[in-house]
Amino acid sequence: MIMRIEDYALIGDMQSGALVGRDGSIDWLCLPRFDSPACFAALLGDEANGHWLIGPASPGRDRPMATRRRYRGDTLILETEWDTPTGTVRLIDFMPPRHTAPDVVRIVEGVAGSVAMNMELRVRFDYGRIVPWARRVDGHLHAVGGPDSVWLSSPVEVVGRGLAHRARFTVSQGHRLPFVLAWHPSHESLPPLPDAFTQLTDTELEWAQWMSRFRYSGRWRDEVARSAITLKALTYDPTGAIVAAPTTSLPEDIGGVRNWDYRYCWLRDATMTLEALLTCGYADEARAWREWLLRTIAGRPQDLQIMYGLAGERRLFEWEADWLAGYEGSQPVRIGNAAVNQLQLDVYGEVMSALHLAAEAGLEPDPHAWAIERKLLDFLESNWQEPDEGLWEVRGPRRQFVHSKVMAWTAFDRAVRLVDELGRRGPVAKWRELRDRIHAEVCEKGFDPERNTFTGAYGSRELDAALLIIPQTGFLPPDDPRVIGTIEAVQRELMRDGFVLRYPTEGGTVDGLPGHEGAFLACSFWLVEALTMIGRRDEAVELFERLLDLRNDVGLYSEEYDPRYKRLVGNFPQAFSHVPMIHAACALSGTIRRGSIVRC
Ligand SMILES: OC[C@H]1O[C@H](O[C@H]2O[C@H](CO)[C@@H](O)[C@H](O)[C@H]2O)[C@H](O)[C@@H](O)[C@@H]1O
Repeated sequence: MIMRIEDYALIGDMQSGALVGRDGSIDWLCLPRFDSPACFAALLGDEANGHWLIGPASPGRDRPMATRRRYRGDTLILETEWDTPTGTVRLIDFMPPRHTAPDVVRIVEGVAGSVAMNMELRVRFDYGRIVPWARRVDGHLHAVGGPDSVWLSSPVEVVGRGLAHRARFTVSQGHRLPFVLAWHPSHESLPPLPDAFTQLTDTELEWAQWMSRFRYSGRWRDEVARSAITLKALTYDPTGAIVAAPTTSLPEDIGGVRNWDYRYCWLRDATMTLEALLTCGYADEARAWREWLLRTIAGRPQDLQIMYGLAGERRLFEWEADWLAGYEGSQPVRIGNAAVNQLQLDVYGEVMSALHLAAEAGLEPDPHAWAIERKLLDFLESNWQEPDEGLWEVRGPRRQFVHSKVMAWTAFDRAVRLVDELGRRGPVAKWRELRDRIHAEVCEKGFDPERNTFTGAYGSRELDAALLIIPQTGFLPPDDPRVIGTIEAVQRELMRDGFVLRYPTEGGTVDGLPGHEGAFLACSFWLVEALTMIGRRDEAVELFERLLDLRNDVGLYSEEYDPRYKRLVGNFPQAFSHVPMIHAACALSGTIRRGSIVRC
C-alpha cells in the first residue's frame, strides 16, 4: 500500500515531530530531537525499520485508511477517524509540551458502535537498524538499544511476538483507551509517565495560549493559522532554532537521488520563518531566534555557515544510511547535509533583512546583535563579488548568481536603513556606496535587455524563479519594466501545469544533479506576491487558490509539487513552503509588509 507524502500529518512538541499516516501508523519519529536518529523509520523503508500502528483491525493485508482527519481546532492535536461497518472510532495523537522526557500520546476513543482495533509497535533505534531488547518493568513495556530506550504504558494488554509488540482490543462508544510512549536515555531510570488525559488538556491549553497572540486578520484566516502553527511546530524550543523540515530524504524526484536532510537550521529558511511569525504577531520567537543566532555565529565572520545544528552545532557531516531502501526506492537516504560548507551570499541579506524587520516591529535593540551585523557586513564587503552556490545550494560549480547579488544589495540597504531610520551607528556612506555599486553591476551584468528579464547568473540565458523576490526586497519598484519583464519571463519559461519551477533542471546544468524535480512551492507563492505587487490581482488570487488546493487534508505542504504524478514531493512539512504562503496571503489581503512595519 503506497502512502503518499500527503497521507501524513505532523504531531510535535517543539523539540521533535512525528509523521502519522492515514492508516494510523507513525512512520517517522526522531527522539529526543528533530535531528536525532529515528526510532520509527518506516517512512524511508518498511515496517521492519520501525513504526507504531493503531487502527481498525482488518481481515485483509491492506490497512483501513481513515475516513477523515483534522487537527483539533487551532492545535497540533490530530484526530483520525474511521467509519467501519460496526462503528466509528477516533484516534487522538499528540506530543505534549515537554517536561522531562519526550512523549507520544495516543488515545483511542469509541465514537459510535464498537470497533475491533489493532496495535503494532516495532521500535527500531538508529534509523531503523537496531532491534531493541524488550522486557516488562513495573507493568510497562521497556525497550532498550544502545543509548536509547522507550517505555510504553497502557491499560491495554500488549504481547510480544515476531520482533514486534501487538494488541487486539475492542473500543465501544464512550470508551477511551490511552497509550503513552516515552523516550529517555537508556542509562537513566523510568521517567515520570504522564497521564494521557491530563496531557491532552494541557496541550490544548498551551496551543490556545499560543494562538491568543495570533494577529492575522486578512482573508484565508484558517489556512494562515495552520501554516503559522506548522512553523511553530518546526521551532526547537530549548534554543530558538528553526528546522527547515522534520524529515530527511523525502525525494524531490520520486525514485531519484534528490534526497536531502532538512532537520537543521538554515539561516535562510529560519530568517524567512521568523519574518512570517513576526507577521502573525509572534515577537517572542523572533527574540529567541536572534539569541540563537548571536550564540551560534559567534566567532570570526568568515566562519559563518549557511546552516547549523539545533544548538548551533557546526559539523553536519553528510552520510548515507544504506540499510534504508528510501521512500518509494528513492536512494540514497542522506543524514547530515554537505551544503553546510557552501558559500551562499544571499544569507547575509536574509539575516540583515530579518533583523531589520524585527527592529521595525519593535524588538528591543541588542548591542551585540548590531556588532555582529557590522562584522557580517565587513565580510560581505570583501566577498560580495565572489561566485557562490546560491540559495538553491547547487552542487555544480559556483556561479555569479543574480539572486545572491540582489540579496547582497539587500544587506547593505537594510544596514543603511537601520542607521537612517532606527538610529544605529555605522559607516553609512560606505554602505550606501556599496549598495549603489552592487545595484549598478546587477543591472548591467544580470539583465538580458533582449529578453527584458534578469537572468539566473551573470551572462547566462537561464532563468531563476528566485528573481521574483526582486520587488519584495525594494531593489527595484514593482512597476519597473525590468521587474515586469522578469515576472513575465518566469511565467513563460518556468511554469509547468500552472506552477513554477525554480530553474530548468533539464540537462542538470544549473544544479549539477541527474533527474528532474517538481514545481517549487515557494516560487509559486513568490509569483502570487509579485503579481499582486504589479497590480495583477485576479491572476494572483487564481494562482493562490490553486496552491491552496495542493495542501493535504490537514493543511500541510511539502517542498514541491510534482505535476507529473499530481503528488506532493520533497521533505514534509516544509517551512520554506508555509512561509511564502503566509506572505502571499498578507499581500493579497492588502496588509502592509516588506520594508515597513509588519501589521497583518
Ligand atoms: O536541490 C539541491 C539542494 O536541496 C536542498 O536545499 C534546498 O533546501 C534548503 C532547505 O529548505 C533550502 O534552504 C535551499 O534553498 C533548497 O535548495 C539541500 O539541503 C541541499 O543540500 C541540496 O544541495
